Amino acid sequence: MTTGMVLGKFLPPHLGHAYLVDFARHYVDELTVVVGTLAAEPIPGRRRYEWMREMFAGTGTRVVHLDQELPQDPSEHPEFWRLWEDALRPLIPQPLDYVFASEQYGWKLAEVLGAQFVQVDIDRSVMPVSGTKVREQPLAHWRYLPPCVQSYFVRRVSVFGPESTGKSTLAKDLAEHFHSIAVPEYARTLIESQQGRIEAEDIEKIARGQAASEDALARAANRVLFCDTDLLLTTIWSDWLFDGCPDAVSREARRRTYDLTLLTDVDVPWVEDQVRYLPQDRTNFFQRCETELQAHQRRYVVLRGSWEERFQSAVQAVDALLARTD
Ligand SMILES: NC(=O)c1ccc[n+]([C@@H]2O[C@H](COP(=O)([O-])OP(=O)(O)OC[C@H]3O[C@@H](n4cnc5c(N)ncnc54)[C@H](O)[C@@H]3O)[C@@H](O)[C@H]2O)c1
Repeated sequence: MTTGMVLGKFLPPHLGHAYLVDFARHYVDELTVVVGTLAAEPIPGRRRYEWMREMFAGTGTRVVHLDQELPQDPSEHPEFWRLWEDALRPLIPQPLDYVFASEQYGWKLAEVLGAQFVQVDIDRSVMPVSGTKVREQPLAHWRYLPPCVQSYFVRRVSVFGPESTGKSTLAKDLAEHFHSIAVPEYARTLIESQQGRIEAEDIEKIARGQAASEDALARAANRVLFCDTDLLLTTIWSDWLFDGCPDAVSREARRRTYDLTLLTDVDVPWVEDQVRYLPQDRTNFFQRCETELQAHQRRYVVLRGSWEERFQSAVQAVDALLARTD
C-alpha cells in the first residue's frame, strides 16, 4: 500500500488545488491532505479545513487541520525544517512514500519526511489560478472556484421594498439578464400554503425558510445572487403586522450582509393577489424600509419609474457592483 501527502494553505481552495489533490489520490492508495493555517490569515482556517473536507468527502482522502503558528519560510527561523517535521509527523502516515506539490520546496519537504517528491504543475499551466488572484478578484476567477467557495465570494443583491412594487419579477428578470439565479420569497410559499393566512408564529418559519433558500442557492449562483427580499424586510413585516419581531429573527437579519440593496418605490399601480396586506399603507411602508436600510448601513439604490426604467437602473447598479474590486 502506498501513502502520500499534500500540504497547503488553501487560501481559498480552488481548482488548481483540486487538480493537485485529485492527481495525488489517483497516484497513491492512501492520501492525507494537511490544511495548514495561521490565525492572522484573511479567511478563517477552520472554514478552509471544512471546505477541503467537503470537496473531497467520499473520495477516501483524509483531510487534517494543522493550526500551529509555524514559520512560513526557511528564512524566518533557523530550525524551520525541524519545526515543520515535528508538526507534520503526528498527522501523516508512517512511513510516508510521497509528497505532492507544485512548489520547489517540495523537494526539501519530501527529503525531511523521508519521502519521494512528486512534482505536479509548477507552472500552473493546467489550472492557471492562485489563491492570491482569487482573493484579489474572486469574480474574475469564478470558474476556478468550487461551489462551496463560490458561495463565500458571491455578491448578494437584495430586492427590497413594499408589496406590489415588482420585486419578484425584477429579481427573476435580473437573474436571467446576469445568467444567474433568484432566491424566491419564502413568505409567499408559506402563506399560499395557508390560503393567505399569516400568524405571529409564522415569522420564524418564514425567516428560517428565507435564510435556508438563500444559503442553498448561493452555491448555484453565477457571481451574483438576487434575493427577492431578505430577513431585514421580514423584521419590518413582523413589526407592522404583529407589533414586534422575535429576537432570533432580528439577530439573524443583522448578521446577514448584502453587497447591494435595490429598494423599489411605490410609484406603480397596485396589483391585487392572495398574498397582499397593505394597499393603503404602501408609502409609509416604503419610508420605513428606507429608514431601516439606513439604520443598518446598507448600500442601496431606489428604483423608480416604469418597469423598464427600474430594470435599467437595476442593471446599471449591478454592473457597477460587479466591476468593483473591494
Ligand atoms: N516555502 C517553503 O520553503 C516551505 C517549506 C515547507 C512548508 N511550507 C509551508 O507550506 C504551507 C503551504 O504553502 P503553500 O503556499 O504552498 O500553499 P498553497 O495553498 O498556496 O498551495 C498548496 C499546494 O497547491 C499547489 N498549487 C497551488 N496552485 C496550484 C495550481 N494552480 N495548480 C496546481 N497546483 C497548485 C501549490 O504548489 C502547493 O503545492 C505554508 O504554510 C508554508 O509556510 C513552506
